[in-house]
Formats: sequence, structure tokens, C-alpha cells
Amino acid sequence: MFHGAAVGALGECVGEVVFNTAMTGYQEILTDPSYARQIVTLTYPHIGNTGTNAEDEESAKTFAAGLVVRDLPMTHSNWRSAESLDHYLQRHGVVAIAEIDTRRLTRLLRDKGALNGCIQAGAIDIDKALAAAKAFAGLKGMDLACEVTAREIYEWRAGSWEAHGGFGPGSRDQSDVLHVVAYDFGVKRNILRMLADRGCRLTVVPAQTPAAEVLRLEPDGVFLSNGPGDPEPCDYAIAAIAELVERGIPTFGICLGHQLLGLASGASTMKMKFGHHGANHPVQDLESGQVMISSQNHGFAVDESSLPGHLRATHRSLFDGSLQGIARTDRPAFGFQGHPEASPGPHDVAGLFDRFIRLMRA
Ligand SMILES: NC(=O)CC[C@H](N)C(=O)O
Repeated sequence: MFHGAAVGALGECVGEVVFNTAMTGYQEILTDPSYARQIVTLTYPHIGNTGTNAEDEESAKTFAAGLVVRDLPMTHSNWRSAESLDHYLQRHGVVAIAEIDTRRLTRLLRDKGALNGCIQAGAIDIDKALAAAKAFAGLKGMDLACEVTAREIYEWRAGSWEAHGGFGPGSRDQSDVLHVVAYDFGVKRNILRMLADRGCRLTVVPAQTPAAEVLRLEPDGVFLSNGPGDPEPCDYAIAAIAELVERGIPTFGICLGHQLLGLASGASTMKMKFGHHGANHPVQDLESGQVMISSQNHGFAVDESSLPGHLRATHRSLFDGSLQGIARTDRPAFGFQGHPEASPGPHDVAGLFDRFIRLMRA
């Protein structure tokens, strides 16, 4: 039991409690759909210093179930800031708590693994909070991609944000655009922006779109997005991906998309103890030996011992040796467990987007 100060909306939230070690990017974390049903505790002690703005959103709303921080500053300051973090949390209905010993909480999660939790703000009823936390079913077996996905197909053109000029126009050369159909399992906007920067015209489709419908859109490549929950119950996506990859369509998956590509290729996935959530994770490219610092956010992983002959391991985590990348040996398809689109960074792994472009051009 931890007691602190309510800083967000009043009420109650329940979910899997995870810790994230990133020093920046709290607004991107809150709006990352992959955090659905997760209460995020940030290990960096000062959260909220730079306020919030309308441009750093990774999706149309907040998805994290709750937020736990050590210290919310009394004042916020940044040339882009439009609103304080506590007002932002209140406006979005996110229950959040400050003045928590986040080091103690993080040690608990590291030793015991991700735990169910409940935050109450306002009316406190300890027995009710414990019962609510215990009643949470856990993420294993939970298909959340179909809950957070877009309901309708939409087009995406905008490129990355720059200090002078805001969001870029995406590809300038309209005669040479690549058409990417992006499966939205909970897609982060920066993925779409980084593909647009590289000359892609994107059609974003709902998670349950069958392969035949994607083929009718005549894509040069298919992108499989990040997303919340367990990949295993997403049988509709696994079937569609298996068919698209089989047909030889260049395919790139990030995080949940990487896990789904693994499942569609005959590998299996598993729940990790406390997963990886942060922006400082070293990952090694097994072919070149190069070590890159990456952003990570996952609680499930593709089991390396389950890889069939046509899947090869391409990247590994230098924190715990877990599998971080796969590629098909017989088809132009690959996946990465971390986040090459990381916003606000690091950008070491961004080259994977170029690899996808090269596969499509080839
Ligand atoms: N960021 C993601 O796509 C997360 C993937 C999956 N929900 C996991 O926890 O492993």
C-alpha cells in the first residue's frame, strides 16, 4: 500500500503496474495506445517540468490506465508548453498519484514481476481498492488491439515535427510515392510520420481487416503496428498476416506487430516477468554486431527457442538476452520488438524504416 497526493482526475483506476525508466516523454507515454490497461510508474523523479502541448500526442487520446510519479513540480516551463501535466491529466480523466516512493515500487515490480494495482483518488476505501486490484484479470490472454484500433480506414500524409515549421508535409515527390497499408493495432503517430518522411502514402486500416481487403488496396508494403495486450488471442490478425507474408508482400512489424509476425510465421510468444519499458535499452544487431540504444515498451516477447527454420533472430537485448528482432529467410518480412520511431528518441534504430523502404523498392 502506498499513500501519496492525487494529481489527476478523481476516481479509481485498475491495471497492470509497470515501471518505465525514460527521463523524458511522459506525454508520449500517456498517449501510447500500447499502455492500455497499464498503470505506469516513472522512475525519473521529476515529471511534468516541461508541461504538455497539443503536438506531442502519439494518438487521439490518453490510453495509460493511471500514472504514478515521485514529484510533480509546482511550476512548468517550456516554450511549447500549453498546459500543466496535472490539468492535462484531469482534463483527460487520468487518475494519477504523486509523492510516491517510486524506487521502492520499482524494486517491488522488478523482484515480483508486473503486479495488478489500483489507484484511488478522492474517496479512499482500502478494502475496495484491494478487491479491485485482485479482480483485474491480467493482460495474459487479453486482446486489446481490437479495442483500441481505428473504426474506419483513413489516409495519413503528415511527416515529422520540426522546431521551425511544425509537422512536415511528408513526401514531396508525388511521382515516386510508395503505398503502405498500415494495420492499426494501436498505432503511434510517429511511426506514420517517419514512413511519410520517407516517401510513403499511408492507408491505415482497422485491426480486423482481412488480407483480401488489404490486397484490394494494392499496397507496395504492409506495416504492422505496435499495440496493447497479448498478441496470442489476435487470431484474425495472425491469419491475415500469414496470408500477406505468404504472398511476398514486403512486411514490417513493430512491437505487437513484430510479435504477430512471429506468431503468423509459426513461432510462439510468452509473457515476460516485468518486460521492458524505457528509452535507454541497448540492443545488438546480430549481423553487424552494432549496439544501438533503443526505446522499449513491451511485456510479451517472441520466444527465441520457438523460431522455425524460416525465421532468423536479427537483434537481441543486451539487458537480458531476450529476442529483439526477427526476419523471414524466405519472404521480405521482418519485425523489431523495440521502437525505431521513438519520440522523443533515441533514434539509433530509425534505419529499420529505411530497410522497409529498400524492401519495397526492390
Ligand atoms: N508497444 C507494444 O506494441 C507492446 C506489445 C505488447 N502489448 C506487449 O506488451 O508486449
